[in-house]
Parts: sequence; C-alpha cells; structure tokens
Amino acid sequence: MSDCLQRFASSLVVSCQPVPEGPLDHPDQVVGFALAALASGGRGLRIEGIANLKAVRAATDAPIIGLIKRDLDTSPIRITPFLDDVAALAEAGADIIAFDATDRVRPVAVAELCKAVQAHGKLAMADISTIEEAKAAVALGVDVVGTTMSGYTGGPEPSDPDFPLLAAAVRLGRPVIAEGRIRVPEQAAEAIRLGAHGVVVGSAITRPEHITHWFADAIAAARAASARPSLAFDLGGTKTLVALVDGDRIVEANERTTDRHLDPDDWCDAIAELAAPWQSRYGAIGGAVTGVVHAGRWSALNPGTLPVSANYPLADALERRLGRPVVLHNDAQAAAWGEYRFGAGAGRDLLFVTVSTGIGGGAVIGGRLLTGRGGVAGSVGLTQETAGVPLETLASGRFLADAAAALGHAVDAPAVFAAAARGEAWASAVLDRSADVAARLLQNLQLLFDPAIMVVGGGVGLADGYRARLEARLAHLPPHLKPEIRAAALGKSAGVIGAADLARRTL
Ligand SMILES: CC(=O)N[C@H](C=O)[C@@H](O)[C@H](O)[C@H](O)COP(=O)(O)O
Repeated sequence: MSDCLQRFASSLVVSCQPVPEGPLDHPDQVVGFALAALASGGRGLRIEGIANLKAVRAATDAPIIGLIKRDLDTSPIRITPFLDDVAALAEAGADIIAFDATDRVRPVAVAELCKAVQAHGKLAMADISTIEEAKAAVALGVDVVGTTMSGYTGGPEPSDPDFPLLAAAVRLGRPVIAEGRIRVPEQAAEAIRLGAHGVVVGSAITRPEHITHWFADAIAAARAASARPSLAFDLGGTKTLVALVDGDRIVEANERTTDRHLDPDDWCDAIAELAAPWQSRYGAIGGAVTGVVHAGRWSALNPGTLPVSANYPLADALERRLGRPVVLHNDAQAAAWGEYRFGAGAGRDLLFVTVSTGIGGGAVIGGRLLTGRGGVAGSVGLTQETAGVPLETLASGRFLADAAAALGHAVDAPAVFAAAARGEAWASAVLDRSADVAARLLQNLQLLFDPAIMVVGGGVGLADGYRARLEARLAHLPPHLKPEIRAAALGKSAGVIGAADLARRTL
C-alpha cells in the first residue's frame, strides 16, 4: 500500500467543502477548517476546487484527496468529470484524485480518468454508488474506492450511511473509504469495524449551515409537537377511552363501552365520534389497542379480549376518519412508555406488567420501548406457563373469578380481594395461587432484562395486598436478582398518556 494511504489508515479524513457561495466559501476558511481538523485527530483531508487545494497544500503536507465539482448540462457527473480537471488537481498538489465512477452518462470514461490520475503519479479514488460500480473500478485498477456517491444518483436522499455497500466493497480486497452521511462518531467507528481503510466526514464537521439546520429542525419539530395537545385513545375489550393529552395531563376525556359484538370499522367510528368535539385542538394522534399492531395493521393476541380479525388495516381506517396519520401501539406497550416517561419509572429502565382481566406488559430498555419484530414484545401474559397454557390463565383477574367459581363462589376478582380481606381462607388461597405465578414471571423477567424497576399495574396488580404477596414470594432472592417492584402511577390513563407521547415523538 502506498505511503500516502498508509498515513490515514484506520483514521479520520476531514472533507473541508464549504456550502457553495456561503459565508465560509473562501480558501482562507477552508485552510482554517483543514488545520483545525489536522490539529484534532484528522489524518487526511478532502478538498474541492483548485484555489482551495493550492491554499491548503501551502499550509500542510498532510495527505489530500482533491476533486473538482462541476454542474454539467449534458451529464449528471459532478466530481472531476474531465481529464483537464485531473491535470489541474495533480498540478495543485493533490495526493489522491477522486472522480465520480458511477455508471451514468459521462463526458470521459472511468478507465481514462483512472489512467490519467495514475499517469500523473497520483492515486485514483473511485467515488461509487453500487457494488457493481465498485467491482468495475477495481477491475480498472483504481487505488482506492469511496462509497461517496451512494444515495446521490436518484431518488430521495437516505439519512444513514450505506454500510451494506461498505461491507460488500471491503470484500473486493482494495482499500475502501467510507464516505457520505457519517454524522456521529459511533457511525465512524462502525465504518472502521466494517473494514473501511479510512472514514471521510464532511458536513458534520465543516458545514455549520447543515449542522445548524439539523438542530433547528429537530427543535422546531419538538416545539410544534408540544405546542398543542395530542389526541390519544385506548381501545380495550371493555371500554374505549379517547382523550386530549398535554404531556402527562389529560385535558379532556370521553369514554364509551366497547361493544364487542361490533367490528373494527364500528370501533374506529366510535373513536372518531368521541374525538369529534376537539377537531382543531390537537396535533399528533396516538393510539393504544389491545392486541398486536405492526406496520399499521391490527390483529388479536387474545380474541377473548376483542375478536379482531388478523391484519385489520387500523392505521388507514383511522387516518380516513381523523384526517391525519395515527401512531399505534399495543396498549400495554403504550402504558409501559407512559410509566417510563411520567409515572413510576421516572426515566429508569423498566418492565411494566399489568395484571388485570388478562396480563400484558411492555419493556423500556435503554430509553427505547421494545416493540419487537412483529409488535408482540412484552406480551408476558401469553408466555407459556406449561405447554399450551398461557400464563395469564393462571394468574389474571379472569383466573381469580374462575378459580373462585370452581370453589363454589360465583364472584368477580374484586370480590375475591374483599373476601380475602374479611379473612376467608378460600379467597386468600386463590390470591396466593395467582401471586405464585405472577411472582415467578417477575423473577424470570428480571433475569431476562434486568431492569432497574418492575412496575406492576392493573386492577389485580394494584389491589390491596397483591403487591405484598409478590414481595413475600421474592424476598428470599439475593439483591441482584430481586425485582424492585413499584406500583404503576398513572392508573387507567397510562395507555393514552404513553400513546400521546409516542405520537408526539414521531412528528
Ligand atoms: C455526493 C457528493 O457530492 N459528495 C461530496 C464529495 O466530495 C461532498 O459534498 C460530501 O460533503 C462528502 O462526500 C462528505 O460527505 P458528508 O458531507 O455527508 O459527510
């Protein structure tokens, strides 16, 4: 490998290309950027234009990738399209000359550009956009390949670097420079881990106009999202709650019994009717539903709760009625997020387990709500206690009523708690059976995720004495394995508060 390439092996190369015609578009400023970069860990430079290149060459002997950008009427090729450009760059002191090597209409063939660069005693860098172009360039004998052009040959500009292309190009055996949309240090490090010979970073270091826009746009989006309340709904098996939500505050709410005998179209109509009075008062729209939502489609997890047919297009159905996109989540996932942001979690990693008519859950780990591949992450009630027996059938509110009935007491879950409080042994025994199963679940979840806290909610989970039963069963565990149980703080509002916040974040 040439000495020049060796000098920035596994290192940062800083592209110092001001925004054309911007206030920093002057050779003095380019030299300033270049020297600042070299003084701070940059090992090479990428410089556009002859005047800039000459000025920088006079200021440093660091390796320079030179290029000339042109806007041609007859070709989309912008980077070093002509042989004269190659000669001028060689003359001005570039060590490496970069040229567009994409497979598009061009004034000069890639082979000729490559030959000319090397004839001037310089290294040829092929800026490519596909693996086929990389292969063709390597076959022509270029010295180094850059992923520079990926994402810039048509279609919308992606937001991430093209790491799959980098990884594939590295396998061709020629040095590859990762370039294009590397915005944060972690991406630069990942490029090196993928085998890049060097990493070119431009905009994120030397285009303050772009960087300022990134910040200003993100702030503007957050401002717009928090300027108005969100509309959120929680569609469950027994009730449909629709609310205007401002942060963690329910401004107004409307509720209706969910008619299980109707179908999803009717449930969507109900949501739209309940939201109608607030039409112009909300920004984002978020929804929490029982069952699983993935890519805007809704399916039942437990048809006993609400008999939704598989893959109902819920996002479309609601957007048609509400006139705006709706961000959807499973209800327990949304509640987990609500508790994480505004409730018992207070920003700590948590597992949320709601023991109610059924059992649901959600996980927020590392500040992210886990939704999973298909949307079912956190559905702890459906984990199998023994083959074919979902855990919730042995611990939920439904279980309490069934177990009571089997003992000759035709009562609901609250009545089981009341009987236990009166000292009736049969009721305590039923609660103990549920708590045995739920405590085992919490112990397993601690081992799987090791969250900071375990938030327990739901009518059963929050009923008098239930948490104490769980604590008693976990008391023997050593501190590092023992779940830190907290009572859910948002109650029945957790779903709408979480759904509203999740929607606000996607604006
Ligand atoms: C596509 C194209 O014309 N890229 C140019 C190539 O020299 C420059 O405008 C980029 O700034 C450079 O590639 C570095 O990329 P980023 O600024 O994303 O770090």
